[in-house]
Order: sequence, then structure tokens, then C-alpha cells
Amino acid sequence: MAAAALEVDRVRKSYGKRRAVDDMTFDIRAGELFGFVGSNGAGKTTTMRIILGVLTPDAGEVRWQGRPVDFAARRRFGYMPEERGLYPRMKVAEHLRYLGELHGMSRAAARAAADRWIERLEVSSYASEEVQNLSLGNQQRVQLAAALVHEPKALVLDEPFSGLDPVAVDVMRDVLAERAAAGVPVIFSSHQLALVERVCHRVGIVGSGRLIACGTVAELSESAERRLLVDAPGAPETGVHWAAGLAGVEVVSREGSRTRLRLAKGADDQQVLHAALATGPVATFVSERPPLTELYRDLVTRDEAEGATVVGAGAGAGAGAGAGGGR
Ligand SMILES: Nc1ncnc2c1ncn2[C@@H]1O[C@H](COP(=O)(O)OP(=O)(O)OP(=O)(O)O)[C@@H](O)[C@H]1O
Repeated sequence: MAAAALEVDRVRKSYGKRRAVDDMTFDIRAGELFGFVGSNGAGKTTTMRIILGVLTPDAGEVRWQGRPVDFAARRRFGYMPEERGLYPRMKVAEHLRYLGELHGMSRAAARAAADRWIERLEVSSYASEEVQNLSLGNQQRVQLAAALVHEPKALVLDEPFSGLDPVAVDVMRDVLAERAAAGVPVIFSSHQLALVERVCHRVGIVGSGRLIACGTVAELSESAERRLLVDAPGAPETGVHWAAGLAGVEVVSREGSRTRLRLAKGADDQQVLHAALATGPVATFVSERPPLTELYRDLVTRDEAEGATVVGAGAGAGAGAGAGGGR
């Protein structure tokens, strides 16, 4: 297990009376793709701006490799802001070279890096165009190149996938996975939960400024209601279902002899098996993991109903929370 590279420790930020980020604690490990998800206004952008030092927290701190993040460390981070931040009238290649030099690269190194990323992100045909003449999706590819050009040690990306076509999504995903594989901790926010589930090692779910859950999707699903898929070919396909009336068991869907069931916490799956066997042989009896989209809905709804409950590995833990979260 890689050690925490970037730690967000009990960070708070208010705008006037509104608490935008409240006691936010999590870490991102070297080589990890960390998905940062949550409803609109939950506090993701504010947290990422604090990581980058664009905003100062009211309390708490951000650490890089165990030390409070300072200007020198931040200079080595790559950032893709939500509002994007390219100069519209600058030419693509020129812009990337300029940003490389701004981050301390030599002219030759900045030129080589700009050329490399232009090619990797498939915007070569626009290298001499002004940024403003590119489509929004292509501007976004350039924006990613801008975050990468100085070979950052950590990547913080605010909704990098929004508005991209499917091919561009694949390019973006591959580049982020490559960077992570090279040891770079990568955090990105997104509302595309299926994508987050596919690409991220761990996920942090934010609700009302707090981290309400954090871990691998498998870990997050441990706190959710269990699902079973049961195929009982001998059971009648119409009429009262064989699982109806079992304590804590809900029939979610029914397709021929196959049934999907939801089990409340503490419900006994053996009683389900007995009931299924009572109809004849059982062809399938497997636990299913709900997709992140459903886990997210359950966790956010539960959090809103219960208040400050924190679930999952590392969520809300104290400084240096490196607990749990295997891949
Ligand atoms: N400059 C600001 N002044 C006042 N309130 C702000 C400011 N920036 C953010 N907020 C408030 O802070 C809260 C968190 O906003 P933030 O942009 O961090 O959310 P988010 O999770 O990134 O949302 P989204 O998914 O919509 O981008 C919101 O209630 C927002 O209205």
C-alpha cells in the first residue's frame, strides 16, 4: 500500500455564514486515481482550490509528503480549474511552452514537453491556432496539456471529463491512468459516476462540505444493502413470489425465473436460499455489488437523513488517515 502523498486534514472554509467545506479529511496516495464526487455545491471545487492554494482554509491544512504544502510544492502540482484558465488569444503550442517556462522549465524542455503533450492529446492540427478558435472539447484537451506540461508531481483536476466526446474521454482516461501508473497521485471531480467507478482506485463522496464516505467501490458497498440474484427455474413465474414475506427481503425485479432481491442490514440470506430451494433446484444464488451510482444515492440520502454519519475507510479519520482502501 502506497503511503499518503497528499493529505487534506480537517480543512474548513466558509463564505460568510455558509460553511462550504467542513472538517474535510482524506488522502491521496502515490499512483492513485482518486474520484471526488458529490452533488452540486457540495464543496469539491472549494476543496481542490484549497489544495492548490488558490484559497486559504479557515482551519486545517494540506500536506504534501508529510509537510504543509508551500509555494514550491504547489508549483510542482498540475491543476485544471473548473472555470478553465487559458488565454483565449494565445496560440496552443506557444501557450503550453509559456506555462512550462512559468513553472521553471528551460525553454528547450518546455518546447519538447509542449510538443509531446500536443501530440499525446491529439491536438497537433491546432498547435498554431489561437485557443479561442478551438471547440470546447479541444480546449479542454489543451487545458489538460497545460496541467501536465511541467511534469507535475500531483494532479488536481476539476471536472476534466465534462463536455468531452467519447473518444476524448478515452484519451483523458488513458492519460490520467498513465500518470497514476507513473506514481503521480491524481484527484479529479466528476458527476460521471460510471466512469469514476471504472477508472478510480478509490472514491470520496462529499455531501454538504463533508466527506461522507471514502474507499474503494467494494468497501463502499459493504455499508450498503446487499443484493442477491437468484434463479429458481422451478418457481412459478407469475403470482405471489416465493420471496414475498421474507423478513428484510425486497423483490427488486423479476425476469422469468430470475429474481433480484435487496436484503436489509441483518437480513438472513440463508432464509432466502431455503425459500428458493422450496420451489425446486436453485440454478443461481449470487451476491451482487450495486453500481457506484446506487451506492452514491443510498449514501447521500442516508447522510441527509442521519446527519454526520461517516462510513468507509479513511473517511473523516484524523490526520494521515491511510486506513483501509486496498485496490
Ligand atoms: N466565491 C464564493 N462565494 C460564496 N459562496 C461560494 C463561493 N464559491 C463557492 N461557494 C459556495 O460554497 C459551496 C461549495 O461550492 P463548490 O463550488 O465548492 O461546490 P462543488 O461541489 O464544486 O459543486 P459543483 O459540483 O456544482 O461544481 C456552495 O454552497 C457554493 O455556493
